[in-house]
Amino acid sequence: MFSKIATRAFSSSSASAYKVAVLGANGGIGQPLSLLMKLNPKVTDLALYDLRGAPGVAADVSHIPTNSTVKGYQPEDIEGALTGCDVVVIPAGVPRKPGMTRDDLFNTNASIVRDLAKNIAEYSPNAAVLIISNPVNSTVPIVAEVFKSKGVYNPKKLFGVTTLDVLRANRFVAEIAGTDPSKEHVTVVGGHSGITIVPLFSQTNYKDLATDVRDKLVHRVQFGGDEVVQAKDGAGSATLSMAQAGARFAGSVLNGLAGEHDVVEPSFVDSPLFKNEGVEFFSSKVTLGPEGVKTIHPLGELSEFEEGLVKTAKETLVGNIKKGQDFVAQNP
Ligand SMILES: NC(=O)c1ccc[n+]([C@@H]2O[C@H](COP(=O)([O-])OP(=O)(O)OC[C@H]3O[C@@H](n4cnc5c(N)ncnc54)[C@H](O)[C@@H]3O)[C@@H](O)[C@H]2O)c1
Ligand SMILES: O=C(O)C[C@H](O)C(=O)O
Repeated sequence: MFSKIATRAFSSSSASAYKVAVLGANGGIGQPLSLLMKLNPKVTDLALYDLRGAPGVAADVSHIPTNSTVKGYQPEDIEGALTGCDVVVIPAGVPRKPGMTRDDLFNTNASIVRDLAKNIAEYSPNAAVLIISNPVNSTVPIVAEVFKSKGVYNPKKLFGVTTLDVLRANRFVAEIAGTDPSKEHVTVVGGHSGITIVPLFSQTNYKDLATDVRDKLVHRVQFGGDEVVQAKDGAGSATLSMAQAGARFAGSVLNGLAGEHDVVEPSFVDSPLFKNEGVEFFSSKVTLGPEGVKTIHPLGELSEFEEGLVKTAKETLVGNIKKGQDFVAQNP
C-alpha cells in the first residue's frame, strides 16, 4: 500500500524527460534556481556547473525526493554538464554594486558568457539557452555571435530572461490596485535595463491610472533592480526573486518543448519586430513550442506614452546589441 502511494507521489506528472543545466549554480541566483529546477517534474537530469562549489550544491539539492538525478560539475568536466542538455540556464557572472549600471558589468561578464557559449556550441548545440547574466541586452547578442561563428545559431532557441520585469510589474501594480498579484498579467517589452524596460499598463485594467501614479509605477518597474541593489548595500543584486523568475521561464520553455499549448512569456529574442530599424533583438510576448520560439507577437495597441517609451528603448538597444556583437568580433 505504502509503496504504491509513494510510487505515485514521486513519479513524474509528465511523460517528458529533460536534462537541464544551470551554469553558475553556486551563485546567489544559481543555488535557489537549482532548488526550483529540482522541483520541476519535467526535469529528470539536473546538471549543476560552476567554477567552484557545484558538487556541494548538487549533493544538497539531490536529497529532495523528486524524480530527477542531480550532479555537480567542475570546470574540467563542462562537457559532462552540457552533453545531452535540452535547456541550459546561465546565471554565471558578477552582479552589480550600488552606483553601477548593468552595462558596467559588461567587461567581466562578456567574456564569461562568450566562453560558456563556446562550450554550449560544442557540447549541446541543440539546447535552448536562457541568458540571465547581465547586461542581458548585450550578453544575448554575444551568445548569438558565438553560435553564428560556430555554425550552430538557432534563433528559436536563444532567450534573454526578462521575466523578473514581468514579476515586478505584476507585483507593483497589485500593490497600488489592492489586487492579487498572482492574477495580474502585465506584458513587459523592450530589453532588460532601465529605460529599455517598457511595461504596457495600457493593455491591462489599469490604463486610466493618474499620470503621476502611472509615471511612478513605470519608473519603479524600470528601476526595480536598483531597489534591491541598494537594499543589499554591496552584497549583490536580486537573487531570490530572480531564481523564481528564471524557474518560471525555464518551466515555460520546458512546457513548450513538451508540446503544451498557449505557453506565452515575454522574452528578449532575435526578433523581426524592429529589425528594419536596426534593432535585432527585442523582448515581446513569445509563444513557446517544441522547437523553442513558435510565434513572436507584435506589441499590440500602445498608448502615446508607451509609444515614446518604446522609441527610447529602441534607441538604447541598438547600441547595447552592437556592443555585444562588436565584442565577439574583436575578441573571438
Ligand atoms: N536577467 C535578470 O533579470 C537578472 C536578475 C538578477 C541578476 N542578474 C545577473 O545574474 C548574474 C549572476 O548574479 P548572482 O547574484 O547570482 O551573482 P553571484 O556572484 O552570486 O553568482 C555568480 C556565480 O557565477 C559563477 N561563475 C562566474 N564565472 C563563471 C564561469 N565562467 N562559469 C561558471 N560559473 C561562473 C560564480 O562562481 C558564482 O557562483 C549577474 O550578472 C547579475 O547581474 C540578472
Ligand atoms: O539589477 C540588477 O543588476 C540585477 C537584475 O538585472 C535585476 O533586474 O534585478
